[in-house]
Amino acid sequence: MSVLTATDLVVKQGETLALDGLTLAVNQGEVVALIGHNGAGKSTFFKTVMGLIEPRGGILALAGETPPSVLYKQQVVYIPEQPFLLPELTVFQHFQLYLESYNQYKDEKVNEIYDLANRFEIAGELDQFPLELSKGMKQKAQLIAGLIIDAPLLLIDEPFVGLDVYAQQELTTVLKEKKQAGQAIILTTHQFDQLSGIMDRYIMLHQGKLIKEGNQQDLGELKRRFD
Ligand SMILES: Nc1ncnc2c1ncn2[C@@H]1O[C@H](COP(=O)(O)OP(=O)(O)OP(=O)(O)O)[C@@H](O)[C@H]1O
Repeated sequence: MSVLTATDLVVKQGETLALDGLTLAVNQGEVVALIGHNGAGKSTFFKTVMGLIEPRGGILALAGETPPSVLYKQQVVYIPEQPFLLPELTVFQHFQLYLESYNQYKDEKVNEIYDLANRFEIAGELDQFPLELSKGMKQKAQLIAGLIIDAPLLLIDEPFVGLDVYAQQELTTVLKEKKQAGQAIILTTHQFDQLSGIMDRYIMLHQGKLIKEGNQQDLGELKRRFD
């Protein structure tokens, strides 16, 4: 079943046609890697799906909702590459804030926070403020803030960059669990090794257009092109 459908999306960034008639659909439980060179339109696509940029044309639908409704925004969670943390909130308070903004703050979620914090080895930092954290710890905090949200679609920008090898492996395992639970995941990455076994499909963008799609078997070719 399709979670996200984008039909003929046209998006301008300044004078640039950043998405040029992009059509794609992502199914429940599907993991899609969005790839392409710098400036291809990946971030623009994420921002448009998040409802942060209004398309000039085309149609977006997410789990039956269309933007800009509040219900639409609750169908998608975004984990940016650069952590966006508020200096006045502790790590734990960030998780609370995320959950509250999706109306999902309840007791079992607190257990999930502790579980993920243990798995990503930041359980000891839950009461610390962003300024007290290393770069990797900030990234883990941002990751967990997104991973604790139950939404039909998860968008992640370069999830593996900056994480230690252990955390990269743990993230692959968590994404596998999310996929099995039916969440659709779109991620940008150049670290294709980490996607082995979980990626269903890749979509290659160039100048805002979809120019190529492929599956797990094409990973070898992709690695040669990007490594
Ligand atoms: N705020 C902006 N103002 C004007 N043009 C922009 C803006 N943001 C992006 N663009 C342009 O839109 C196009 C798509 O950019 P986008 O950031 O979506 O690419 P990307 O694939 O995410 O690139 P990268 O891999 O470098 O992050 C590029 O030509 C870029 O120069």
